[in-house]
Amino acid sequence: MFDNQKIGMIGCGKMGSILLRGILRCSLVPQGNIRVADAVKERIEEIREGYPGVRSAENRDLVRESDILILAVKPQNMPALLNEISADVNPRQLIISIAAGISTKAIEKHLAGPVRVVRVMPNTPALVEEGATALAAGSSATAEDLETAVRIFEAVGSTVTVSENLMDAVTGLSGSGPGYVFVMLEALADAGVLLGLPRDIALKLAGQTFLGAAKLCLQAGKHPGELKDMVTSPGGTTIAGLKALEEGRLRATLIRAVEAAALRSKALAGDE
Ligand SMILES: NC(=O)C1=CN([C@@H]2O[C@H](COP(=O)(O)OP(=O)(O)OC[C@H]3O[C@@H](n4cnc5c(N)ncnc54)[C@H](OP(=O)(O)O)[C@@H]3O)[C@@H](O)[C@H]2O)C=CC1
Ligand SMILES: O=C(O)[C@@H]1CCC=N1
Repeated sequence: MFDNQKIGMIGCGKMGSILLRGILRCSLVPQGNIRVADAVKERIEEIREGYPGVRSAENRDLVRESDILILAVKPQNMPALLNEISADVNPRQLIISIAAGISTKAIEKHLAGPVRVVRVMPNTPALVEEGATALAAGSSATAEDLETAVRIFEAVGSTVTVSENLMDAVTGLSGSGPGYVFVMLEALADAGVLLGLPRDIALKLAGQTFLGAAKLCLQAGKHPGELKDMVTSPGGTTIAGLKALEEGRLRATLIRAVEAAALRSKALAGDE
């Protein structure tokens, strides 16, 4: 599907470089078929050192040379970038945007003429091939475009396709979610340290507990409440811990966190 396709990526920061690594690790295309551009020259140098076959180009040249164009700059930089490249895009290209909050409609509006856009929300565990990615097709994207984008993001984890009005919710949950999990992980490790565990052992136990519980939930196909009950002996230790979590309103706090991030995603659209 990808062999003769040229992929161009504008914005090779945290998320763009993770994605690039995944594309190359899976050999979706040879290095020579990839062009990268970034406002920060050091980022390009780092990529060229790691992947000598990957070529760099200026934004507009890169756009003209790409069959698949991945836009991975911050949402606040998207309007200026879209204006810069609008004369160079063409309807034969697939444009993939990973920018939080920026709708396919806004991208279509900035780029003159009909353009095939797929909006995507990945997350950073893509670095270890455990990403969670949601994709939504714009008005001119074909089923094959969506399939192409899914193939790219399957290289770095699992994918779901959603209708675009759900992308803010996705952004608040899985896009931003690793941030919440890292805070919880750090807090669990801190608790272990408070109780006398060495930091490295506390972090290993906390991390593996998250990993194992998440895997159990996804693979067992059981409701998390049922799995929670399996851990919780009457009059035992877990129910004492759970009572403290309820007193600290952990559930309400997590729900509020996802809601706040989704609202921020919506607000970024207003910044367009
Ligand atoms: N980080 C994450 O966990 C996730 C991020 N995203 C989305 O991915 C996108 C990128 O995020 P992230 O990787 O964290 O951001 P970064 O700031 O790490 O990377 C973006 C890079 O793009 C460069 N850039 C900005 N404007 C241009 C331009 N016009 N031409 C070329 N390069 C440009 C930036 O340079 P400079 O620093 O000078 O601006 C920077 O090097 C965002 O839209 C974000 O919403 C999506 C899911 C998860
Ligand atoms: O914090 C952000 O805006 C980006 C988008 C989703 C995750 N990180």
